[in-house]
Amino acid sequence: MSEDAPAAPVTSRAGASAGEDARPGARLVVVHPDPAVLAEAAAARLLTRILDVQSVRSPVHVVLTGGTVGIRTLARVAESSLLAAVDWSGVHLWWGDERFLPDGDPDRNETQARDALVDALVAEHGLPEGNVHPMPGPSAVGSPEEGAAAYAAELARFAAGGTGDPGVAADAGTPAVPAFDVLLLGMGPDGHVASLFPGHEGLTASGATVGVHGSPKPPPERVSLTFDAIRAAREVWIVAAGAEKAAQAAAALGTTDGTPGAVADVPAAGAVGRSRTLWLLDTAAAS
Ligand SMILES: O=C(O)[C@H](O)[C@@H](O)[C@H](O)[C@H](O)COP(=O)(O)O
Repeated sequence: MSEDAPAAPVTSRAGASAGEDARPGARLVVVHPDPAVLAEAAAARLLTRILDVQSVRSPVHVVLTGGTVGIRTLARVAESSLLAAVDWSGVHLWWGDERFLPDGDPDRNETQARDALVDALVAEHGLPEGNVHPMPGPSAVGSPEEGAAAYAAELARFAAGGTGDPGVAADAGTPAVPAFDVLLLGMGPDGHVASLFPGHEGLTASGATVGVHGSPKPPPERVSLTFDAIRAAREVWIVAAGAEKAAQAAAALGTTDGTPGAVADVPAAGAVGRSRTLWLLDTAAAS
């Protein structure tokens, strides 16, 4: 694909190539020339992935991310003519993390995603509002922990057993979550993904979700999926742009998948999908 040039497949497991899709934990890197092309290509890739999945099963579960590239990707999805090819009534949207702020706050990841894409999908493309699963904030619950518990319960309603999903066998210890088809993550300059920050307790939290306090990225209170929930996804896609991300991207990609010590320093090292892990970078982040 010309959009992928200069694609540089990189994997922590010997022998994998960009075309392989079934090697658990294989991490592949695709480099795009700049953040605009990165967002456009990630949007096209996401729509194509949803269409591919819909040809073999339904519903499709997609996890959205906050952050600059993540929201820019959603805005590019909203502009695509492929929008009309998707059966949005069979798509569920989740979030990987949320800033613990009131409903409608412009800094909520939900608000930004709704503005960029989700509201239009509901209004014009048949996405049922009931298929939109935002993480609760202070408008609904009293603390990040309560929000995390409520979201874990919502995830459990759609867990693999409940949706008859035979494609992905749960490991012992996998929390009750859907087998997410695509889980999007941004990455911070410190290597955080979702709201799992270096050295924070949330890195080792069990269960599907965790309440976060003292986030170095404002606001300090958040709700996040845990690594166990992230790693239940079929595909994890990390989207990152900018030279300030390069060191942590290199550090994460230089580790063996999920090495505990590495995850403590570079949480992105632990973000691995069951079937595939894609790192979608711009040239600066890949430098
Ligand atoms: O709530 C958030 O802020 C996020 O979900 C967070 O994990 C984000 O994705 C990264 O910090 C990357 O954000 P940028 O792309 O803006 O650097």
